[in-house]
Amino acid sequence: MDASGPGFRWDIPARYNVGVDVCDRWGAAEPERPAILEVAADGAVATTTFGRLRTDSNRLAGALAAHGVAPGDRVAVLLPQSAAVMVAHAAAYKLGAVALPLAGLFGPEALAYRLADSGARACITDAAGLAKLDPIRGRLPDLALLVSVDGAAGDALSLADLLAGAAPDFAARDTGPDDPALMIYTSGTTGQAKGALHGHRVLLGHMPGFDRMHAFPPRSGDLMWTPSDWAWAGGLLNVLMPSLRHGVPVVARAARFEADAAFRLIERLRITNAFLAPTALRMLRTIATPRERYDLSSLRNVASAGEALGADTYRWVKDALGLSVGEAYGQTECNLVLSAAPAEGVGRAGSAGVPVPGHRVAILRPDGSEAGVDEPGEIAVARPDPVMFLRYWNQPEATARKFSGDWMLTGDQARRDADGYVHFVGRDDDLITSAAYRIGPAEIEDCLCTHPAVALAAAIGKPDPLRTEIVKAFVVLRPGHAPSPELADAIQAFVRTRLSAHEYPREIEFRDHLPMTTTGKIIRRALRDAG
Ligand SMILES: CC(=O)SCCNC(=O)CCNC(=O)[C@H](O)C(C)(C)COP(=O)(O)OP(=O)(O)OC[C@H]1O[C@@H](n2cnc3c(N)ncnc32)[C@H](O)[C@@H]1OP(=O)(O)O
Repeated sequence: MDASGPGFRWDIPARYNVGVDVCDRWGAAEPERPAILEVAADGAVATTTFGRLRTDSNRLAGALAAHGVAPGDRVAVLLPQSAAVMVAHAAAYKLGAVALPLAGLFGPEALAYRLADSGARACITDAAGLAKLDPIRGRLPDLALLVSVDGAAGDALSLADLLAGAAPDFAARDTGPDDPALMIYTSGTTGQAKGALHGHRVLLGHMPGFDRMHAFPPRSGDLMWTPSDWAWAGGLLNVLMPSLRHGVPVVARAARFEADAAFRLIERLRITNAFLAPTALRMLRTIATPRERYDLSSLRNVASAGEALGADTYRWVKDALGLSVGEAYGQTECNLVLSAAPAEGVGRAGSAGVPVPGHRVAILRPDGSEAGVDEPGEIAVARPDPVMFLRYWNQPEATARKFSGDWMLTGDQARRDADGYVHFVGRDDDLITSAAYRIGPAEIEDCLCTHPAVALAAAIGKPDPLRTEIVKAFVVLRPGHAPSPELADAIQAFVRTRLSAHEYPREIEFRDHLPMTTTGKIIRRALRDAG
């Protein structure tokens, strides 16, 4: 499927800095233009303008440089949705450093692994982040600089003080489109999460898919929102940065997702465009006739990605909200390569869409040939592609395994119908998809096995009507420990607080032993089948 289409041509400049592109064009042309609308817990809204994003990111870039952060260094960003996230990212990009977004749901173990593996030199965070970093600092010898949005604490410097003491101008590094800019950790079927390293061009590679799924070009009064953490590719690259590049403001809200609050937010702020993962849309469905209860007339488009939406929810959005979902597909390594285009009437219930112009996507058989109509195969994307990652951080073999010739293999199984629409079939490996999060079982199993009562553990995805799958763990206890609901709760809490609130096993089954291969590997497939 070559969707480059007649007349499509990528326009990737020879020199390009994504931080300058996102903040400075509008920051110079229309400094008072609203960029980020931050909604506090009490509902108050604080607006950050493009002019402020531009000067604050300049100030922070200068301050980071003065504290020894150099081009190529990794700068972690551990913050809830807020203007500071974009300031931190843009500062890193302008400096020629690599921004490393970290999700707020991560516990100390997940953070320790990612910060150590990346050798992050600085972390911009808040008081909650500092509390998680405190017990793991000893394992992070490279982490020399902490900056907190909540003021100085311990050896962490105050972001406000740094900004106040730095110049509003900064000569951004003259980067090329392939120079590293951003690294997002993503889980695989084996081992720990891998850092997918992207060049500055990654944002330009997103633009065609973004425009299609959100029914852009923008209109006057557009306002964008997603509940997805901006630390994920979905929040950062499907929403935040492309919206700002278009000069469209984005709502920042850190509160937990809940249907009534979500509808009230749309009504109050007159949100026009939302990116809602399929699980979020299924949670909204708990309110059957929302247009009778809320004024949702501002909402002109809903986009969705990260897991299969399903025909039922697609139809519910059509009936209940009067909109066709702009469904899309991509991976952190190569995002937004398939999408629907609601504005053009391109979309089909239960399909992730068609290839986005500029990306060559195929459904491949195991022998590498292209599958026929309705024949399942693996989704693959041809390189070069501006949206494609550069490599996995420090993992040349894993990078090599991700490709077969010029095809980047996704591991996702799908079929293409006679009209070219791609329908997701699933995965044939152990990767878990839960609430649009891609979850590797190994990280969970490693964490489970550090619990004093656990001898052996296996994690699988169990089909779930709301979250696509939930994490289920099978646990063999050490001698002296007996299965009980209390122990199951304690083990769940252990993973939730240490590893991550989105990766903990929502179900635990105690077993006397687990199915193993002769070489001692757990056969997760057998556990999945037994479910
Ligand atoms: C290529 C791509 O990247 S595309 C898409 C990428 N993926 C995403 O963007 C992920 C999208 N998913 C989500 O944003 C969420 O899962 C939602 C909105 C669908 C549903 O949210 P929730 O059900 O509240 O929680 P979520 O699954 O994120 O988090 C797990 C736990 O963290 C906790 N939690 C979540 N948000 C918060 C918060 N803001 N504050 C405190 N705790 C929180 C919850 O307690 C939840 O645990 P529980 O259900 O046992 O109580």
